[in-house]
Amino acid sequence: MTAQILDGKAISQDIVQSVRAKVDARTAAGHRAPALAVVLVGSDPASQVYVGNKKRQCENAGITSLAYDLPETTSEAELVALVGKLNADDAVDGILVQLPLPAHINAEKIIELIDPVKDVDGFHPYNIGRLALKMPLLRPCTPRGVMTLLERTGIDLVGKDAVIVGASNIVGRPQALELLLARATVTVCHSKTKDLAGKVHGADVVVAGVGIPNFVKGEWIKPGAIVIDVGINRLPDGKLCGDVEFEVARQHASWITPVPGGVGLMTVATLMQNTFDAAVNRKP
Ligand SMILES: Nc1nc2c(c(=O)[nH]1)N[C@@H](CN(C=O)c1ccc(C(=O)N[C@@H](CCC(=O)O)C(=O)O)cc1)CN2
Repeated sequence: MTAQILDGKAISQDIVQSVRAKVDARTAAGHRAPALAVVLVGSDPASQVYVGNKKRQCENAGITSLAYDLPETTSEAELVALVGKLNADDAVDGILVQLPLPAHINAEKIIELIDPVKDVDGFHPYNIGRLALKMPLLRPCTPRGVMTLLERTGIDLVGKDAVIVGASNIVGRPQALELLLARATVTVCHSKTKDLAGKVHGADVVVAGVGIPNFVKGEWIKPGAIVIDVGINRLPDGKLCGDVEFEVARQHASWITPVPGGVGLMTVATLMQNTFDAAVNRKP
């Protein structure tokens, strides 16, 4: 079996186009365009690429992006003040603080200060809590984007065994909540998990998000499984690779995401959906 490719590029373009249509209809009805504040502290090269992609997709979606490019030396107090200002600004619908932040800034503290109705990353404890309670408001972008990809396979997730490799706050934990909401049976694996290979081999759906190149071996994949690779690892030669051994895994899986061109692009497209949703929630 050779897997079908879950094409994040094509699917993310569809999503951004559908957001664009909704934005156009909303502006035709007299609303202003949704506005997203994009906060980047420092000059981490990967973050600069991701933020650049977010600003570009805002343009495609008809969303106004407001750039706050701050120096590495920005103090925590200065960032706290900026978030407070953006919370209070009625012309801002969504606030995105790109992670990671420099080490001298407490990221959890900053996330908790964002008004939950403007938290388009869905990272605030209020939004994670709502997701856990089956009443989501703004859902974390990567896990929501993964659910969109899974929907595109047409495979019903109810009762499926899903294994998530990695338990981060951005990916693994909210992904478990999303899959649970879809009524899959969810196992979250982490650094202390025993028999990882066996657990992955039992899975109908595998979501890998550990940030280690080729960590999930292709031979572990059960024939016919769906494989979603959230990892984006930059190799010494500058090329990107995922957390899954792609070439071997694709011989076993029914569907698989590539890296690049998979989940990363969906994260950005989903941010557009969340920003539109935040604007509508704030001003129906
Ligand atoms: N505030 C946030 N910070 C971070 C998030 C997040 O959701 N919110 N997630 C990750 C990074 N991320 C989003 O910002 C992200 C990752 C990947 C891409 C992307 O466009 N990937 C492309 C390849 C891009 C490249 O050439 O490097 C792809 O996979 O094809 C966009 C956003 C951590 N921080």
